[in-house]
Amino acid sequence: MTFKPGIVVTGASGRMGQMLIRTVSDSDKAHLVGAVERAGHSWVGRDVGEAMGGAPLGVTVTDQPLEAFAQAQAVIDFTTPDATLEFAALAAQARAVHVIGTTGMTEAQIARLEPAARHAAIIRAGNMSLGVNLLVQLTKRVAAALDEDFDIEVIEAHHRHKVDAPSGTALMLGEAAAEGRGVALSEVADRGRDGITGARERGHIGFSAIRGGDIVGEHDVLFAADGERIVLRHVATDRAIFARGALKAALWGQGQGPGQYDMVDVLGL
Ligand SMILES: NC(=O)C1=CN([C@@H]2O[C@H](COP(=O)(O)OP(=O)(O)OC[C@H]3O[C@@H](n4cnc5c(N)ncnc54)[C@H](O)[C@@H]3O)[C@@H](O)[C@H]2O)C=CC1
Ligand SMILES: O=C(O)C1=N[C@H](C(=O)O)C[C@H](O)C1
Repeated sequence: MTFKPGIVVTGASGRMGQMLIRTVSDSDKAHLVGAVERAGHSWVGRDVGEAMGGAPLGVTVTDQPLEAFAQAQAVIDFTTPDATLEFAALAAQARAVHVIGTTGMTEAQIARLEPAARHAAIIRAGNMSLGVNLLVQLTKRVAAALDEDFDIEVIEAHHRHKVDAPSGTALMLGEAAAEGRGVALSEVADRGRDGITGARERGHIGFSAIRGGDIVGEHDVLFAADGERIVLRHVATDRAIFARGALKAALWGQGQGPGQYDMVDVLGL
């Protein structure tokens, strides 16, 4: 019989949490062993399937992450930066693979994952979909092929509830463009233009964010020169693409030693 890793989903009631619960419980390659929510949340103590408005799944939502992680081979975590830092330490203690989809982490917060990654595999990406990770590779190639006559702008659109900007995906695309050009993104990023900004600086990479309605996630990388434009675009219409990628990462992580990985490693791109 093939071994099926046990998976805990954190942020179980969230937009991604619910999608992940469905994806893991429908999978024949893994099984759901835990669902974590923050203390005081109305779902704590309830069966997660029933809380989602469906049939019981035999998993009670808990606010005790370490107890849940101790039963699991992987934790899939799409929550907040503070919660993710707490979960990284606990997943490392439980020697469980930690798949992190949470965005909006600062450089200082990302650096704080390092001690946990000495004990368990951490797989982190601002976007877990195959399409976006392919777009990242294409962006790097196009940026490397074009000179600074082409202005690079990353434009993203998301639903009205999103709390961080630029999106994690936009930052991945910006990093890829900067890498293709052989520059550090921190040196050339233009984030949040407003007022008399002055003319666009040659070689800079701009970011713009749109927020509204129920947009799942749309990303354009624009290369604009005099007389022509190239646009690389990804449009997400269903959060299932992120959940499928996260589950793939949790399964792939079973064969890995401690360390930090991303979806390029998982997908072999
Ligand atoms: N990497 C990727 O492919 C994707 C990443 N995301 C990111 O995932 C994150 C979550 O997105 P959504 O699901 O839309 O947000 P959401 O707000 O719907 O869900 C977050 C959930 O985390 C829970 N939570 C917060 N603190 C917690 C704690 N200490 N313990 C347990 N649960 C806690 C909240 O109660 C909530 O249910 C965001 O950072 C978003 O940008 C979203 C989609 C795809
Ligand atoms: O918050 C979201 O919804 C999404 N967040 C990720 C991001 O910040 O790029 C991925 C996806 O675009 C949806």
